[in-house]
Amino acid sequence: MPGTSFRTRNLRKIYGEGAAAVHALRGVTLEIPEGEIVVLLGPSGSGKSTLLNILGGLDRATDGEVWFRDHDLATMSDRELTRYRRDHVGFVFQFYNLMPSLTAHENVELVTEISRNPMDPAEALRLVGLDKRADHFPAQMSGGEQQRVAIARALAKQPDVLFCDEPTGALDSTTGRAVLKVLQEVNQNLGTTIMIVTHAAAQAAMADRVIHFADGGVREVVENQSRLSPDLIEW
Ligand SMILES: Nc1ncnc2c1ncn2[C@@H]1O[C@H](COP(=O)(O)OP(=O)(O)OP(=O)(O)O)[C@@H](O)[C@H]1O
Repeated sequence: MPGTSFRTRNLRKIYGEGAAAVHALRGVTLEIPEGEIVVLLGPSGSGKSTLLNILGGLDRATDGEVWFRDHDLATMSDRELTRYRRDHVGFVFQFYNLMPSLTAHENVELVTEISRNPMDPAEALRLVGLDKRADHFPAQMSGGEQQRVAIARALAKQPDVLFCDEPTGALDSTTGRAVLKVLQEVNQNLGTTIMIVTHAAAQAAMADRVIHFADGGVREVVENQSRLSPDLIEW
């Protein structure tokens, strides 16, 4: 039996105060097993990114419990939260945020220099199929290739969990499929737990677990009996 990666109980997040307060999470209770691909779907503003940011230690909840394995994220000091982020999680965002003046290899290396147990940057680029592009600069690469460099950068510190917030949001569907394929291979070959926020509902077919969000809460969790290869997904 796989262990539990994340557990939340009655998680709440309120941005701002008084009349201007925004209730982004209204009591989220969830369990995410280790090693799964989890897709989060839901309307704009329903709280998906807020949840991802709290699980990833980028933000704190207002109230409720949030655990990564046996680490209580809610009571961690800022220093401990920084260490948690550094040692356990990787992020991939819609826009790749690569350093334009550095090559693909150097962009990945930047992270490995500050990691506890890094992968060789060349190996990380090989995993995303870009070993031949290591010396190219971001401007010399397509959007999909740049996103794969961003995935290599996130992977290079060997995270237990990869958080992907709209990883295909800026890509056409063919290129997006190649990016999702890389994520699926990472999950299969390295056992990394992967959480993907997306607006493309069809992408749910590649997941083990699909979390439907609405109005700051979980409306439904669906466990897929089988996962589809991203090659077969249309959006
Ligand atoms: N830093 C912030 N300050 C104030 N309000 C915020 C902040 N971040 C998010 N919100 C609000 O919290 C709610 C949830 O936002 P969140 O970004 O989590 O939703 P989402 O489901 O990820 O949306 P999208 O699909 O558009 O990215 C929204 O009403 C949003 O406006």
